[in-house]
Amino acid sequence: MSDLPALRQKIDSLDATLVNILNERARVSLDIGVAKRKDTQTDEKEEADVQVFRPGREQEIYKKLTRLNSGPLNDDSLQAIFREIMSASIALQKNVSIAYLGPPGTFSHQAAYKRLGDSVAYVPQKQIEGKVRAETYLPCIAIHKGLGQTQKWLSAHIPHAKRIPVKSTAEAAQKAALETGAAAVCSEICAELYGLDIVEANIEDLAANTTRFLLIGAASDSPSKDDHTLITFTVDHRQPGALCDGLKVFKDYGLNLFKIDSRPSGQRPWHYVFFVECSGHFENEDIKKALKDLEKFCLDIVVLGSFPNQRPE
Ligand SMILES: C=C(O[C@@H]1C=C(C(=O)O)C=C[C@H]1O)C(=O)O
Repeated sequence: MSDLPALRQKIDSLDATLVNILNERARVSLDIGVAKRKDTQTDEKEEADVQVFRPGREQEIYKKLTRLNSGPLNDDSLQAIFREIMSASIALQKNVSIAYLGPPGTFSHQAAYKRLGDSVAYVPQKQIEGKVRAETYLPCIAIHKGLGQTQKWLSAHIPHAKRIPVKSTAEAAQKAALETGAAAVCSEICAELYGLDIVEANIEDLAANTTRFLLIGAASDSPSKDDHTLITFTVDHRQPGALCDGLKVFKDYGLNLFKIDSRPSGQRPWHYVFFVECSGHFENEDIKKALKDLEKFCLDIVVLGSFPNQRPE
């Protein structure tokens, strides 16, 4: 007779221990939820401002897990398990819902799910204003990014395919599933979700292509050792060198710039808002001082928020 029954008994007893420990952890997490409310809530701030999801803390936990892990579980498996433990813990602290560009299966849905796990609610939105534009072709359907990033393959293999405008790769998959002879440029998850066969995989022009998604909430996480901050500002365009003067402030305070972008301000034609992503947290002294200096050159400044740096080293 094999050892199977005895081994199963061992697993059952370990599971019972795990359930107890997980609930002990959950109780501490509930206390943390109470502490966060105490720290956040003032007269002006309300329940909506209580930020339970703390990416900086989670990053610390993932790092600690990797240090503690001596196997046989691999780091990815352990992280996936803890993703769900922390997801459950967030849901205990507060009802969290994440809005994403629908339909289900879009990359923004996948990105949010990867960060926040199964225990929070995901709410598809028909449109994310100003952020999504699309153009696609039949029998190939895809969002413009999907098409733009697979142009070489599409031109080489289906140059005559008509392209039909849609807002997301998930919508492309949804439509392709309803249309005989149609195909979509989409993720494997969408193929599964909408019952499509994968005709060709890895058709992107650049394998290293990545898209960054931002999780936007009412409050920022507290400072970690390695944060980035997003700031928008407008300068007086009639003043030669105003942008240059503004950007020099970041240099003066040793704040590295990772991205600078401009968008029409919407106030008047040819007037732009600059978006800057710099190192540091807005609660840090150097950023506070930099912002004070920046005021000299700007018509207005908005700090959008700070977040722990997630870029791979
Ligand atoms: C428990 C906390 O809240 C959330 C849940 C976490 C967890 O379960 O470990 C970690 C960070 C937060 O996203 C916390 O802030 O410590």
